[in-house]
Amino acid sequence: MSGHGEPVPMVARKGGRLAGVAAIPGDKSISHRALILGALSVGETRVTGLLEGQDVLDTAKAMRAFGAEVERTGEGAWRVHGVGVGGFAEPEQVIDCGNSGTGVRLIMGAMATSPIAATFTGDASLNGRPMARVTDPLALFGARAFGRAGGRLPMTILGAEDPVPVRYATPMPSAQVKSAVLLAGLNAPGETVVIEREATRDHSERMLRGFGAEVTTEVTSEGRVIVLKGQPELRGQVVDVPRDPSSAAFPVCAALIVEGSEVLVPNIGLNPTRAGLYETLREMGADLTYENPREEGGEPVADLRARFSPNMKGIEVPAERAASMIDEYPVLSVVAAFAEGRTEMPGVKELRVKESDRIDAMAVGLRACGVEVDEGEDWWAVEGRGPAGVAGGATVESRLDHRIAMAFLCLGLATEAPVTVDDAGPIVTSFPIFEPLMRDLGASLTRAEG
Ligand SMILES: O=C(O)C1=C[C@@H](OP(=O)(O)O)[C@@H](O)[C@H](O)C1
Ligand SMILES: C=C(OP(=O)(O)O)C(=O)O
Repeated sequence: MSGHGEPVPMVARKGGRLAGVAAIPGDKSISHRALILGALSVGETRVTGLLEGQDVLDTAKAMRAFGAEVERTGEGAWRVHGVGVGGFAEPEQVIDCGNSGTGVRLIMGAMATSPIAATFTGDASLNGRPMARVTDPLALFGARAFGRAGGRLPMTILGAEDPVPVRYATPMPSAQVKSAVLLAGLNAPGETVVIEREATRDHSERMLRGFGAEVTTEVTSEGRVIVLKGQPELRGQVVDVPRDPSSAAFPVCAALIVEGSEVLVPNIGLNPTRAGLYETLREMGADLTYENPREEGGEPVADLRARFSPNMKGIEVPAERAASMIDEYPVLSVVAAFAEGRTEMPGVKELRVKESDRIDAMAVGLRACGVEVDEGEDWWAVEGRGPAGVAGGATVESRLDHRIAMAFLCLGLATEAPVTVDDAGPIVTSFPIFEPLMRDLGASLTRAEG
């Protein structure tokens, strides 16, 4: 959906401190999975706290197209009546996943072992992203993919008539690839095995277990070996979606760089496969505390309190931490610009195939704002300006990428001159209330003339 409308230029400027409590919407990764597993279950799934961002709304629409009943019953409250494993109907229309890599890749997995065809498309960003990473393993189940050159959308998947189980080692750290294989494995007989060298977010494994599938994870010398027993009967569940740590990153990071700020962000999931940013910020010397740490729905949760931190230092972010903070590098690079010394970010090749090439998008925009950035194919580094501060004063491109838009809007709250983002429209994909939430904290965000 994003990118289909008129651009929404937005200006961020230095104002007063940021202060208050930020109620973050539901986790995007968990929201997609709740709808998809609800659709693959027998009976009713009730979801509360669902992220009502465009990415997730596109997945809800897709689940209807495959035959599930999906209904909104209140704010963040949804009801899914599933068709059961193997029960997907053939969609009558093209499935438009908008801007969402997670949506399209997980849904391709979920339908690839049913004897149906489906054609997928997306916006200009999604149609430029690589799909062979999922269609290669799905071919092992017996599914066939017909897309554009380079394995791009639009693409038709012909599901396997007679699926076989698969053993697959993911060639890149990707929860989307892992999840596509596990979802395909649901309708294959026998055991489907995914091996990942580095741990990626484990929401699919956790939720599959919650819906009644047998899924085991063992750490071996090969890495994490995840085994799913095929053809389970999944049963509808009650899912309370935790708040999204990737969205929380924006008010937290803004508070660290805007003078005098103190922001409380309650109830944030700190699943270790997602919390790498917060560990990194603390290592940089951020005044960031975890209050009231507890367990909720089997996940570690805490309230985050972030205060203005003028004495942060650049660090080398361990490459093995990359998967646990992969979506947070854009906003980390903004914080790094205000720290003293260089922040090195190795092992992040995956950033080049997100909604945009995030290393390039951030490097170009940061340089325009007076920050030095070095980059290689799978690493980048930001020279922090420390007490010298960051000039700003540029118009930067968001490139159909919500995280780039939000990262630069946070930057502009602390630069000497305002920062303009050419199109803040994509923010609706993951954080539809970003603008009012940041304004309530005191941020000066204004819509500019196009
Ligand atoms: O599985 C998921 O929900 C996601 C996995 C990550 O992508 P990759 O699996 O491509 O790394 C992440 O960037 C994306 O925002 C959400
Ligand atoms: C990479 C992201 O999402 P997706 O891959 O689902 O488009 C993101 O939200 O930062």
